[in-house]
Amino acid sequence: MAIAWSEKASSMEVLAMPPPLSPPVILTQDELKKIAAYKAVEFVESGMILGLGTGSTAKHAVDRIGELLHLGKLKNIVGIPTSKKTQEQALSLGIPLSDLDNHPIIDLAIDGADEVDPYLNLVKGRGGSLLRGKMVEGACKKFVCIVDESKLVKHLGGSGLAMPVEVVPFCWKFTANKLREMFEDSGCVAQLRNDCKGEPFVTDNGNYIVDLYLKKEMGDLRVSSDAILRIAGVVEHGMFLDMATTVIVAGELGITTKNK
Ligand SMILES: O=C(CO)[C@H](O)[C@H](O)COP(=O)(O)O
Repeated sequence: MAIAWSEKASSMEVLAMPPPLSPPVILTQDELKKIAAYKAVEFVESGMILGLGTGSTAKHAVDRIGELLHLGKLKNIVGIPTSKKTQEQALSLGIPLSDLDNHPIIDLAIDGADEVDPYLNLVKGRGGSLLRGKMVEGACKKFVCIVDESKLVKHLGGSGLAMPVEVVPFCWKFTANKLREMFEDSGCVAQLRNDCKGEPFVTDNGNYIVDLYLKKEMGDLRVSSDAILRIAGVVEHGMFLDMATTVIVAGELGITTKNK
């Protein structure tokens, strides 16, 4: 049920409670993603340097930014894309683009997530993009994460789905084994991600992804994060700890905003 994970809210607000409709309108997951995305774009102001996220939720935000630019309601935006796919989308919409080398400080990033815990920690990267997102969102003054309510979990890994780790292709089995051994007590399975042809999935950075499946909580997230990053062969992992400044959740009951 909607928005039940508020126990750690420092500030929380139900922003848009749709009026009761008869008969009730059931929104699809994609419609909820779009609602969250449009709400986030309300934070965008002319002249901002913007981190542009990746995935089906962030895509709606990028579309909306493009639309507002064309309508003249936003001006002088510079986008910093978090993937090649988003770069292509933004270019097709005429959004001016740059990169972190030229804009090391970003005003605002808008991006989706695969999981959100009550402390606003995230899992990202199930769509295959995590390293660039972590670099861009790490350089932001404000990071607004946009999700539908299915992404809310009590603890990271709680959905039972993958915890992605980007690794160098060189001896990836060695790295995957180290990862599996590290989380052996949590019943960890470490699996190389394949593409639709059954070949190893290759990230925008030329790396592979090892997906970790955990049967139990991984314990202290900071400790786990540091330990993963110490394994030679690991490039980055999909835990975004303490990075989101706001999470916008669209659910059956409306939109909820949670701030750090
Ligand atoms: O991390 C990501 C890309 O790798 C996405 O933000 C995450 O997978 C959420 O995707 P979606 O909005 O399609 O549910």
